[in-house]
Amino acid sequence: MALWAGLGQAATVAQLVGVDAGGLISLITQAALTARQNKKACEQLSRRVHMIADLLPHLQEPELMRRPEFQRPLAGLGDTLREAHDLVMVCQRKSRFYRFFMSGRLADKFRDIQSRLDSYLLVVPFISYIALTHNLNRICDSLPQNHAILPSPASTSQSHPIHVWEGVARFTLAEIAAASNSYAFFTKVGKGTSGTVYRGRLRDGRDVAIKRISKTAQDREMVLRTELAVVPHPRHSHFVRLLGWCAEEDERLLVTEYMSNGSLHDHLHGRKPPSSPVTASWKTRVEVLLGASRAIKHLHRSFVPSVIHCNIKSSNILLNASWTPRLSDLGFSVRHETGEGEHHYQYQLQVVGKGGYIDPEYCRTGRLTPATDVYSFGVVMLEVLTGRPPVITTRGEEEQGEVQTDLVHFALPLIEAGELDKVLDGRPEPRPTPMKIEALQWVANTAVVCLHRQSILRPRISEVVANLETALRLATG
Ligand SMILES: Nc1ncnc2c1ncn2[C@@H]1O[C@H](COP(=O)(O)OP(=O)(O)OP(=O)(O)O)[C@@H](O)[C@H]1O
Repeated sequence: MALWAGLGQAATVAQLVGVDAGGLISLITQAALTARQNKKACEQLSRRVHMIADLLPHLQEPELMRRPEFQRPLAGLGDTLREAHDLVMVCQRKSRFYRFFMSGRLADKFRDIQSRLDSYLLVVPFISYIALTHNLNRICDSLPQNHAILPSPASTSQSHPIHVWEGVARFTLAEIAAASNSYAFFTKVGKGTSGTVYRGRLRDGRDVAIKRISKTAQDREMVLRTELAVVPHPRHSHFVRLLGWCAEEDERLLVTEYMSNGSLHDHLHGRKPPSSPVTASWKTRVEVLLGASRAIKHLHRSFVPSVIHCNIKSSNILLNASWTPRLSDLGFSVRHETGEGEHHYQYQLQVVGKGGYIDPEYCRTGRLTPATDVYSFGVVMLEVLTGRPPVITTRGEEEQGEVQTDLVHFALPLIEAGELDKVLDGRPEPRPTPMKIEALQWVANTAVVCLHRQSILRPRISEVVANLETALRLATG
């Protein structure tokens, strides 16, 4: 029985609970099977004990489990398990005396132990969630800035032919060099994990962004191939259009339309002037969210199998000259394998996304679903509402140095407590009208459900789009 074996090895669980939980749970289950009295109550008890057994292996972080705040809620679990065991053992007896004198007392005892087990059932996932968050923060802290660990398709072989879509041109290295002044420093517009982006001009006069995929980037072939494989419908207005590519010598380059107004990230947290409509207007902010959510919906709903973007963040929501938002960076996206015959690509998954945006359930289970994008988009919604980055850095007490807090942990409890006003960004309008407040409340409520830690309880992206449409109507009114 793998479960019991796993628990047997869990020294930290045994230390925590003060008994050999695995052994005791096993005994309770066996005794419940052979109980002669109160058979039904014994089975119920055994079911609860089983559920606890399923949860305990999640509490195996020795460093965390030594802390009193983790130990306190579990105090007494060992005793409760022992009592549960004694109780089912009593039910092995079958005497008339026992039936006559004990049945009332036993019923009370069953109720008492079951309610105690229920309280542990509530508390164990909560502790495991805190432990997970702690671990995630540690992982994110240890990643280099702007680092994303990426999924890699099984077919990254260079011999695999690249399918080229109509309207996506193959450029020569000479054409790219001419367009970007040979990657002159003054044409550089940004840098990400996978490469550097330059501004260029094609011979026909079109302004373009040229992404030079770094020679040291992990999976550089994959980034190129995925961008070329997942081409959204050219008429879909909420994607940065891919215009071409180049794979010559040891260079791998992507050419996209140039977005002259930078990224949502720039306007919320960075270099853009406060007069930008994204910084200054709630309506524009909601429009940007709506446009981005429609792009995600296109990936989730219009492709078969659907596409998961895997890198939703405010720096991948770009703005063109007329402030229309466009989603970029499809190089890390994956096909959602939903069933037999539906997968066109087989991916070996590693952690995707970036600190502060990563779906905790994905981190824990490794399962990628469209809800992974929904979670990251929930973080973007919080950024838009609060004007704060996904990881907030503050100066702590003297000896503490800098302290980092996840935006989700900072903003979510206040929003859930009905105190949205305490977290709203003060830059757009110091005193929003009641209609605007209502609009922002729609956005905030939508963010809350998108950030549910269980992916199954998050909305689909189409529901997010519908809510943002309502929010925009209110913000416009
Ligand atoms: N088409 C474009 N037009 C204008 N600027 C762009 C364009 N594409 C990217 N940029 C700028 O270049 C920066 C780097 O983009 P890139 O996609 O390489 O990395 P990123 O999305 O910021 O991070 P990562 O690749 O690590 O997820 C962006 O933040 C953006 O400011």
